[in-house]
Amino acid sequence: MDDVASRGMVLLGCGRMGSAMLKGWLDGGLNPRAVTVITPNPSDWLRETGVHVNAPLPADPAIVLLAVKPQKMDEALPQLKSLGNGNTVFLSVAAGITLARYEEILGAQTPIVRAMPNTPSAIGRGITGIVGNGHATQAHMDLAQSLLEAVGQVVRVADETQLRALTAISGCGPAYVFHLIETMAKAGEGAGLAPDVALQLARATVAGAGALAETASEDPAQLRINVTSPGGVTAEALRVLMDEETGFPPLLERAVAAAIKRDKELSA
Ligand SMILES: NC(=O)C1=CN([C@@H]2O[C@H](COP(=O)(O)OP(=O)(O)OC[C@H]3O[C@@H](n4cnc5c(N)ncnc54)[C@H](OP(=O)(O)O)[C@@H]3O)[C@@H](O)[C@H]2O)C=CC1
Ligand SMILES: O=C(O)[C@@H]1CCC=N1
Repeated sequence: MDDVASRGMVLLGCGRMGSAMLKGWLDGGLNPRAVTVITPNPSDWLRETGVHVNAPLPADPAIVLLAVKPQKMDEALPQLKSLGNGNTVFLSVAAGITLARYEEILGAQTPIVRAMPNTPSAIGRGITGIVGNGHATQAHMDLAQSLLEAVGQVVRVADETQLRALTAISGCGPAYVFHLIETMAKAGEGAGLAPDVALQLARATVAGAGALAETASEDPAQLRINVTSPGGVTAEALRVLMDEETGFPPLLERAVAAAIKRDKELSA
């Protein structure tokens, strides 16, 4: 992090993901004057942080975070080409865009790390997968990891195929869980609960079960069994949800396959 403080950091794009990560770093003590953000419509929050916004680039920043939408990368990235082929590590959170594509735009000698975070990063509870290209040294990977650890856990994956699978699980995963909350609340309403009570129950249940799954010594399967009294109520619900033809297992498999298919399309 001393390197980032002295050489600087650049953020390309500062929407949901970029600002969640920047907030984590600033909260962790990063000097805002070490940060230059390039983004077309800076938010009030961003302007008030004290970072340089749409200012000239530092000559040799330690790191550049790429946090624009994948569809915008071809248009936005070439302006940073002068920082390629050097000792600036490019850390991208964009889904789908491959290390090879970054090398094409920035130069084949550029150190590049692809990362896939998720939105709980905004509260320091994210999980991010990373993979580097051939020019990302151990020191570059360590720098990327320590920056990402400011917003949650980090796992290193072996290659980009693994990152694609990770994207479909933990990158997109918060959306699956939020939809579970929505649908539980809806089902509660359907069963006669007031909408606000149904939502309160669904939200607290998912949050509480998540915290229990994270801290308990038992695995999730055992935690499920702990809820399921023999011959009781949960068993009947699980008979529906765990059905091998129509329950969660085939449904989630289809959802993950659809996410992977789209990730492949974005990298084509
Ligand atoms: N949201 C998520 O859960 C996750 C997202 N990601 C990845 O993070 C990346 C960003 O996603 P997210 O933060 O959700 O998207 P957002 O749209 O919130 O953020 C993208 C930002 O990039 C800005 N931008 C657009 N064009 C340019 C440009 N030419 N130069 C600089 N900045 C530009 C946008 O500005 P404006 O809005 O004004 O156009 C916006 O502020 C994506 O690549 C996505 O794949 C990864 C993991 C999880
Ligand atoms: O939906 C997307 O494409 C991004 C990647 C993972 C989460 N959001």
